[in-house]
Amino acid sequence: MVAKPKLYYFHGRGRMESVRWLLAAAGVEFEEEFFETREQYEKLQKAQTADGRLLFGQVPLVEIDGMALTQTRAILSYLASKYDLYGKDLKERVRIDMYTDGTLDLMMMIAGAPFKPPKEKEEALAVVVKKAKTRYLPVFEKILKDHGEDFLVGNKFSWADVQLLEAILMVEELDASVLSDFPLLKAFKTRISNIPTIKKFLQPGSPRKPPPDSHYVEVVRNILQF
Ligand SMILES: N[C@@H](CCC(=O)N[C@@H](CS)C(=O)NCC(=O)O)C(=O)O
Repeated sequence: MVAKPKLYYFHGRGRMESVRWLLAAAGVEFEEEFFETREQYEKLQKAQTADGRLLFGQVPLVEIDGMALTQTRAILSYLASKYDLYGKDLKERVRIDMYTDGTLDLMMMIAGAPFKPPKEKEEALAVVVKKAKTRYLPVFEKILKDHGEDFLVGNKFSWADVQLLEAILMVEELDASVLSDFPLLKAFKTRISNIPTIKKFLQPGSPRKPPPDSHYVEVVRNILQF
């Protein structure tokens, strides 16, 4: 039996959440080990860094196919290739890269905000919502309008679709009306949410993680010591 991929990270979204989304979209079950204490994290660091597997000493770490993968984008592009969610040729692939780099930038702005002091956090989140409305969502609305297809690239479900839905839902947690001026993205959201693997991931009890709360922020701060 092939071993399930194993994910090592904190018990929250952070940089690992897109990996969870992509595996779930591909219909792949995975295991997770969560760091709750500095000791646990140091133990993994020592074990993995000693044999050179924890490149740069950072997480996310994903064990899959006999490899220890780090660097979020590298992990995601490996999974997208492996599970045929990465376009049919180089030109589709580079479009998927551009779209997913954009949505990852947007999501990282949201993920970083809870670690700021309260006033700065509110300001940062207001900036994110504004950027989502003026920079990111109009681009994706136009892409869907211009080609008139159901999916972002090549008229086929890809990593770009998975990550755009993840980003849309994250921004909606900050402003529920964010899609009001984007009718094609609204339809896109419904369509992608109804793909069976995604639908399952959106159900309660799935490995999808909730927005960060103060406990999560404290655990991460304590482990990473900042
Ligand atoms: N470019 C890396 C950045 C990874 C990163 O900064 N990970 C953080 C946790 S989210 C970490 O391990 N920090 C500890 C450190 O840098 O020593 C990626 O995208 O995976």
